[in-house]
Amino acid sequence: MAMPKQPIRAVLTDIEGTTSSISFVKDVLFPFARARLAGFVAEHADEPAVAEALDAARALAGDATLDRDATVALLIAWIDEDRKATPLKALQGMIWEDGYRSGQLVGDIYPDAAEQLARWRNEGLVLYVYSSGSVLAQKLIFGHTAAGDLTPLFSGYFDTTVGLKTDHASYAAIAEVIGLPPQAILFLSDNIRELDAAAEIGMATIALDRGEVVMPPGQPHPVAKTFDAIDAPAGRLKASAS
Ligand SMILES: CSCCC(=O)C(=O)COP(=O)(O)O
Ligand SMILES: [Mg+2]
Repeated sequence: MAMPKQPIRAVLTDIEGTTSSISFVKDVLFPFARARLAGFVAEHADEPAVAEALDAARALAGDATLDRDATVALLIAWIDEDRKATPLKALQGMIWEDGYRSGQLVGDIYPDAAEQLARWRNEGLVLYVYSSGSVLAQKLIFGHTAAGDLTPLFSGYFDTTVGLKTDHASYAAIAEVIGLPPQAILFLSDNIRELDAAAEIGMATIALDRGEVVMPPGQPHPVAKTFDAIDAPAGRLKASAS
C-alpha cells in the first residue's frame, strides 16, 4: 500500500542562487572580504574566534606551521576558487559584519523570496536556512536588506559546521534538529548535488533557476524560476507553473 504523502511543515532554503543572486555573493561579498582579509587578520589575530579560524585553516591545509601571511595567502586563494571551507566562511562573516553595520553592504534578497517566505511563515510553516556561508553571515544578509530585517522569519540557521551541503548525512542531522521527518521538509537550492543529497534522505526538493547558471539537462528536481511558482505547503510547483 502506498504511504500517504507527508504535508510540508518546514522550508529549508539555500541562499546564493536561491534567495539571493550569485552575482551579489561573487561580485560584492567575496571581493569585500578579499580586500579586507589581511588587515582584518592583522588587527584581530589574537581574538579567540579569529585565532581558531586561522588554526582550522592551517589544519585543513595540512600545515600547522604556516605563518600569518602564508595563512592569509591561502585564504585568499580559497576565496578565488570559491572553496566552501568552514574557517574561511567564519572569517568572511566577521569581515562582512562591519560592512553591513556601516551600511556599505545591503543584503540582496530577491523580492519574490522575501514575500513568499513571509507568506509561508504566516501560513504556519517554519523556515530555516542552510548555506555554506556562516550562521553569522546568514543572519547579516537577512538582517540588513533593503526591505528591513527579515531574520524574524526564521526559526534556525545551519552552516557547514553541520556537514557539507552535498552530503546526505547533513540533511539527516538538520531534520533531527528541526524535529521533523525529512518528508515534512522542503529544501530549496540552485545546486543539484545539494538537492540530490536532501532527496536521498526523503526531503521534498525544488531547484531554483534564477538564470545565472545553466541547469543540467535531465536533472530530477522540479524547477522554479522564482519563489512565486512554489506551493510550499504541498511541496511542489504550483499547477500554473508546472
Ligand atoms: C550567507 S551569504 C554568503 C554565502 C556564501 O558565502 C556562499 O558560499 C554561498 O553558499 P550557498 O550555500 O548559500 O550557495
Ligand atoms: Mg546556492
